[in-house]
Amino acid sequence: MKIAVCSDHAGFALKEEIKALLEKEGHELIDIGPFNEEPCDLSDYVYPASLAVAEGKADRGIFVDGVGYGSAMIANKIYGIYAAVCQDPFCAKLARSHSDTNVLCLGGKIIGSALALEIVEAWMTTDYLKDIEKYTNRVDKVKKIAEKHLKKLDEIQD
Ligand SMILES: O=P(O)(O)OC[C@H]1O[C@@H](O)[C@H](O)[C@@H]1O
Repeated sequence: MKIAVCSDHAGFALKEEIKALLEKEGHELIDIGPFNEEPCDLSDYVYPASLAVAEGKADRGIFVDGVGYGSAMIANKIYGIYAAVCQDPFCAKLARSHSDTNVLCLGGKIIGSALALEIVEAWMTTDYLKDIEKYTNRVDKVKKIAEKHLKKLDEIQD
């Protein structure tokens, strides 16, 4: 798969470890940055990384900040992005199988890298249960909210 990755300074070290895992597994990475641990603002990276996923340049995204919520908060403002913060592999599996998320957000300050890599593995290898109606109904309801409240990418001028 093509995976867009990004972080801020607080997630940089974990992003590098996740990149190594994904590359070893043969995934193609689009690293939006940053490329060092200088203090920075998360939105400068999560926004373009989210666009890469929303525009189909990447199949999915994995975004890392200090605790994860910051990335999810920004990413979920973009039409077509369904981002979840996961702190354990069980949550990561459900974020895929029940909710068809296309962005995984992690907190480099709150989980160790071994656990983070397990979470990434679980999220990357779990399929959406697209034949189970209760899940598709729930996901469709979320999509309807996005249709109503978020601007589609081709409606945005600037
Ligand atoms: O290092 P500073 O800038 O204080 O905090 C950065 C982190 O704190 C939280 O808001 C976010 O998780 C962000 O990554």
